[in-house]
Amino acid sequence: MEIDKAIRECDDKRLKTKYNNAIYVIQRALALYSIEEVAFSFNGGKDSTVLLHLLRAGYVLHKERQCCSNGDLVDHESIFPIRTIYFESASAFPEINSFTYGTATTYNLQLDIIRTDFKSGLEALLKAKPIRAIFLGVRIGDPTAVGQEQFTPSSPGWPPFMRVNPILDWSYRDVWAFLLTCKISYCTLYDQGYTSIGSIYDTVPNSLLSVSNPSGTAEQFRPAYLLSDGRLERAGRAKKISPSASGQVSNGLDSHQHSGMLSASVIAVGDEILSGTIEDEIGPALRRKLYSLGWAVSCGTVVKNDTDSVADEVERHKCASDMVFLYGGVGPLHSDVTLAGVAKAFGVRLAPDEEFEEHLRHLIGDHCTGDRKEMAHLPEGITELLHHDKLIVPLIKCRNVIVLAATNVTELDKEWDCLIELTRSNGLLGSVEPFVAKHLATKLSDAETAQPLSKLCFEFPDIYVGCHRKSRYGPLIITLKGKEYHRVELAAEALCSKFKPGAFSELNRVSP
Ligand SMILES: Cc1cc2nc3c(=O)[nH]c(=O)nc-3n(C[C@H](O)[C@H](O)[C@H](O)COP(=O)(O)O)c2cc1C
Ligand SMILES: Nc1ncnc2c1ncn2[C@@H]1O[C@H](COP(=O)(O)OP(=O)(O)OP(=O)(O)O)[C@@H](O)[C@H]1O
Ligand SMILES: [Mg+2]
Repeated sequence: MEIDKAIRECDDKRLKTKYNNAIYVIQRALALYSIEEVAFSFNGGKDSTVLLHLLRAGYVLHKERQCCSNGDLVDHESIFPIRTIYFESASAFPEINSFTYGTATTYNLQLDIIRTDFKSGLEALLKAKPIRAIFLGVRIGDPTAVGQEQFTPSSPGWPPFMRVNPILDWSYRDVWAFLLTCKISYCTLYDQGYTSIGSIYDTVPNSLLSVSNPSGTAEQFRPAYLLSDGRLERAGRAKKISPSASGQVSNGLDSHQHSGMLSASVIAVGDEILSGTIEDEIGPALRRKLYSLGWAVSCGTVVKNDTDSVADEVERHKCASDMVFLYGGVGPLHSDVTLAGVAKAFGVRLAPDEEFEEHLRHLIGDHCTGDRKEMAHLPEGITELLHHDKLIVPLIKCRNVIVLAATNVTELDKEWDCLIELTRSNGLLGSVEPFVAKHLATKLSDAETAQPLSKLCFEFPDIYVGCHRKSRYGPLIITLKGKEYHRVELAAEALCSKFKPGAFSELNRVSP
């Protein structure tokens, strides 16, 4: 097999290791699933081109193993038997389409062309075929790789299949070393300065490969394999980050501050909290702290220790709230996926951070090497470490998301105090007017109070009117909350004037 031979004969040790590991993953998959149960997701890009040739080599090696044990001869000329799927889109580059179709002909690929979106296309495919595992050319630097392993089940909400990522740990340099060493032909766009290819609408040649040209001639680009820093392979891809998340505002706050109202979301990560095995004390304490600062807390949720669940929740709140607080799921354990979820929500990868690792060494000690290193991976390009003398490990801030390491209220108090001190200088937790509130208790029935309370909401749109009971037959407690004391007083008077004198009693005086 020409690929296997080229690698064995080359003297690039790193490439040999990467190749062997990828072949191992492919062979594991081919041992676990029958050939009808696997598929290869091919799109003519450089990563999937690498994967195609690894699969060709891996399949032959797998067959050789099988035939050896049966005493049969291997038929090297047989067609590539792994079902190949291509999601063709109207916005694909014509060069990508022609390369994909040309390659399918050259290597006798059984190409299934799907013209719907990924999810519904896969749903239909899995209904029609017995596919259980799909090979993908996803690499650790891709935004979609966050939280993935070499074998990762499809995400919740997707049809069920195993994602098999044989080149997950390959770098940009490894990809090009493989393509060039094995003299594999690739899509012509890579010779014109394209380094990662999406759609015609979001992809241009990588400006880092631009060659200075005499005026008047079209801009020229060097080939993709000459890009020296592979971390910049996506520099030619338009970023799909929402405007508020990509804003330059370093403290992460948006225009709500001008209206005097800032809102925060508080997200706990923990299966044990969800199942009720442990009681969440941090969430209520944190929400009280935010409230006492004058922040509106728009949500307090609990999610599973699962990268996609964290990512979905952060994604939902990072634009809707001025600040998002996360706690739980931070550490070296398998269930500590909070930072991976944050990275995924922002479409960046987790990358090693030496500075953070140094802090962890103080905290955990040198004996915990492997996991400590894992823990020192932070969302790349969006992480700021907030240092304070009193904290052994700095707080982690990713744009407007703050990840707290606290595991109990005492630790939260300490982290919070440090955060407040730090924010005095940079305005991170933007100072807003604190809330003032009045609590009125009444024995009136819900039917008697319902309409006047609705009317009060219209009359005082700046005042929050809340109701709760401590027991079904106990008094109804009405909370009037706002930013201006005299408006809260006026709302209370207006409410009392709608009923007989003495219908309400004040529970306590104005509280912050
Ligand atoms: C075969 C296949 C399986 C996929 N499985 C998942 C999945 O389980 N979960 C997920 O969030 N995205 C999945 N995706 C979508 C990719 O993560 C990613 O969104 C896609 O490659 C598009 O990238 P783009 O938006 O940069 O074009 C899958 C895509 C393909 C082709
Ligand atoms: N339209 C598609 N059809 C089939 N598979 C796809 C499609 N888009 C993405 N994939 C799968 O997802 C993988 C990752 O896509 P990605 O765009 O990161 O890599 P690539 O296209 O192979 O290379 P490049 O980064 O240069 O664009 C692909 O290798 C392929 O397995
Ligand atoms: Mg691509």
